[in-house]
Amino acid sequence: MPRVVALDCEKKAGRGVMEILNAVEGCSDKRLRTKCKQALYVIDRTLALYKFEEVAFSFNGGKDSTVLLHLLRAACVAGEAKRTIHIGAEESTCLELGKSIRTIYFESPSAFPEIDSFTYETARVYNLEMEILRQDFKSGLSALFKTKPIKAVFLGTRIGDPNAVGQEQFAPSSAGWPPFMRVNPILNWSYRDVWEFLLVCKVPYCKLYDQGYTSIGSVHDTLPNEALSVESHFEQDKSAHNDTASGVAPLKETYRPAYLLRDGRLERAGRLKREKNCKNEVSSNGVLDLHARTEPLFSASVLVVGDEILRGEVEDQSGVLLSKELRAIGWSIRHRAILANDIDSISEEVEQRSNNSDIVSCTSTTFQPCNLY
Ligand SMILES: Cc1cc2nc3c(=O)[nH]c(=O)nc-3n(C[C@H](O)[C@H](O)[C@H](O)COP(=O)(O)O)c2cc1C
Ligand SMILES: Nc1ncnc2c1ncn2[C@@H]1O[C@H](COP(=O)(O)OP(=O)(O)OP(=O)(O)O)[C@@H](O)[C@H]1O
Repeated sequence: MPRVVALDCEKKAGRGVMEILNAVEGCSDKRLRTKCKQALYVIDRTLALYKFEEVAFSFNGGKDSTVLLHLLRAACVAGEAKRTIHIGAEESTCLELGKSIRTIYFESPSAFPEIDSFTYETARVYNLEMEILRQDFKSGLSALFKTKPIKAVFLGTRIGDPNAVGQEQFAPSSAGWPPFMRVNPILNWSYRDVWEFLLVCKVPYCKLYDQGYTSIGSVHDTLPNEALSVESHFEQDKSAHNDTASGVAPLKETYRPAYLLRDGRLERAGRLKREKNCKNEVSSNGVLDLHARTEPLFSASVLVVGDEILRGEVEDQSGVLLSKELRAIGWSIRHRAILANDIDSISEEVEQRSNNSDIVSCTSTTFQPCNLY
């Protein structure tokens, strides 16, 4: 007879899974309901494809991985992904993922203390079995896979993330990385979907998001998002400051919460370009990657619009020339492409490339001059 594993700590502090499922089911946003359903389906498929001990969840306390944590919990309890595991000689039905799923956290000295404490507190509340890794991602995973039978890792990657380019919901790890399946259940979620979920479900999230941070990297490359800035005046102490007595109060910059960001395309506006601000050999979790190589300081994407180039009637000379010139002054060329003269696909390409390039150059055989983004 299966035994249900219940979580005392959830009753004490965390948001119950059924409450979350009911909140989503009862919300008026059909789009959110659909997104949740699709994500739960991906989780369900994964848990059907892999043994329970072969999956892991990469959790870093960020908003995307917080969404994923609750979806993973919900997937199990909803009964769509019930797995049988063995506890001693007894067979139990794992109704609470947090009880047994292996959770990976890459701890880093350059993480925000608020992120670090939120991650640990969440692990405590939901009873996550958390593996703490203190190396860069690649080395940490290689070491972990030597001792644990992990074959698939759930990530909170979304389509707007620079590292999501080319990924599907199931994406084998990149060449040069240890072999495993990256599973991205919320790949097609927008910034708005993420906040809708967190607010509708009333689940706790890291407090930095209430201070204007919209995407959180390390302390070295992340600032509050200027799009959420509100200038407010300091309380004046007229006796102490002569200039404030003249009526000019110093300005203090404060920020509205992340969920008020209207344009999701600005999500990463507070993330400074890593190449400019940090040494290249430091990976994004702030830990030294001994195998990293030095890269150019700036990067460009070179796009050329021209139906006649696509048809093979003329050659792309301007794109080739610009790439050569940029490389001559030490820039790297991230991407070069010839595009059809169609406004929607051009804007989509420019938006996508601007996520991971310092400039996107878009020239055309029919319009001048060169536009930089
Ligand atoms: C569990 C895990 C697996 C990853 N696998 C890959 C990979 O296969 N290929 C890759 O280029 N980067 C991989 N990364 C790195 C991520 O793509 C990305 O650089 C990282 O999540 C930081 O994202 P951020 O710049 O948005 O903070 C992985 C990261 C983690 C935590
Ligand atoms: N230090 C880390 N430890 C474990 N997993 C990580 C770490 N950094 C990134 N990840 C994984 O990569 C995913 C994508 O990271 P990303 O920074 O884009 O999202 P997030 O941290 O959840 O939210 P935000 O964009 O607001 O920072 C995370 O959701 C998580 O699954």
